Amino acid sequence: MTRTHGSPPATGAWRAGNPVGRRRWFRLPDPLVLEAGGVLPQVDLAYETWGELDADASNAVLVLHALTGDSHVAGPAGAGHPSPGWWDALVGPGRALDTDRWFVVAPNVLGGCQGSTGPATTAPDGRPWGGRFPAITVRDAVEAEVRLADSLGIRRWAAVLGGSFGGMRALEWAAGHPERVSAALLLSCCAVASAEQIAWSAAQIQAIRSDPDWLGGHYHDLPDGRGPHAGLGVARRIAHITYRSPQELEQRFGTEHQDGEHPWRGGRYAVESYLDHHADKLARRFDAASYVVLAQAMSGHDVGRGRGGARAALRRITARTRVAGVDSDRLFPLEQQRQLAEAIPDAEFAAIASPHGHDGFLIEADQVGQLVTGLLRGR
Ligand SMILES: CC(=O)SCCNC(=O)CCNC(=O)[C@H](O)C(C)(C)COP(=O)(O)OP(=O)(O)OC[C@H]1O[C@@H](n2cnc3c(N)ncnc32)[C@H](O)[C@@H]1OP(=O)(O)O
Ligand SMILES: N[C@@H](CCO)C(=O)O
Repeated sequence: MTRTHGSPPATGAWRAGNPVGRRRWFRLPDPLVLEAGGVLPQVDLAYETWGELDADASNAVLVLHALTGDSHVAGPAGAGHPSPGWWDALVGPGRALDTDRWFVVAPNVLGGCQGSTGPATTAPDGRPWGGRFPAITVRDAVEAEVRLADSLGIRRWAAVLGGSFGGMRALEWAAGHPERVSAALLLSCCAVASAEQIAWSAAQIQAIRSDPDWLGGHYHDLPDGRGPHAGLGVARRIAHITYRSPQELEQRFGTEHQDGEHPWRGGRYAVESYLDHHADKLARRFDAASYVVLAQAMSGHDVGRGRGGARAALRRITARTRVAGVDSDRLFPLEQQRQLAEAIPDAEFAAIASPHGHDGFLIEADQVGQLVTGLLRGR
């Protein structure tokens, strides 16, 4: 199976800050001290930008991706990107994030596998980090993004937007660095990971660790691209079920068999084939160890840690805030976003109507676009 760890080449033509299309890499000037203990001696963040930063750096918008997303928010597939941008409809001239007006910045998260430092990248001893990659938190990821903002000369974001894991980071920006965030759109996220969210992730992590090619996370230099791809596929199957609503799965697939197959004769249900497809797609483009590191970061999400609890942390937010979720989301139920909106001073709440469940924040671009437009209009 061909796989893309997506990291920048450790040697050769690549240099920090070298533009590759619109994608660039930023090397943090100092080691990153981590919340859970430990230090990452060298951190690179891959990021993409659209539009131009204005003279007083007041038009910058930060867009933060979900668990298996990346910096490629907009634009076609190609140049290292397996798919078109995941919010392509939202970014560009005349779109909600109008690039004639806004300077849009999207980093690949710390610990990720699409260009930023993560388990698949090379450690100081010249070998992949693999299973030695330290535990990171949502707060660590944001600290790395703070250094990126500093390097770009952005003292204050006009807006920070994100969904799911990206929403957790947007929230952490707003609560941890209130003086640097003018407006925030928090989509399909929560203040503190719930027991059920942790449980779903635990099952996914266990699926990866049960793969015989996991090897404690030390598989990146195995020959022929071997690795725990089957385990990652099982993790994606579990996750993908939670990303969609039961009603949608019922309506789309019901008890249908996959074309030409019969479950009694070794064949598959259509919904089974659909999950196989998503598992296979992810295993081809994502690194299993990154998945584990990032899923654990999501499970550890607690905006109130060390801040006197979630309510106290949310009261620190000064950004003009909109909180929204998807009405059919069973993973991050709407009630979590309602609670966030109630606890954040003057926050507005909105429900996105969609049959698609959690993935609705990626799919319902028109409704998300209206939320973005409304947020930026109040600038
Ligand atoms: C999209 C990327 O991979 S870019 C990287 C960044 N990505 C992200 O941040 C999000 C990751 N992606 C996702 O979460 C999801 O793929 C979404 C939300 C984008 C997809 O949403 P939707 O557009 O509703 O797609 P849906 O879940 O219906 O899946 C469609 C795919 O299932 C396939 N499919 C549908 N039915 C079946 C079936 N019975 N058997 C096999 N495959 C099936 C379709 O052929 C289609 O394949 P394709 O995506 O390779 O073209
Ligand atoms: N489908 C999204 C959902 C996670 O929130 C992803 O893969 O990142």
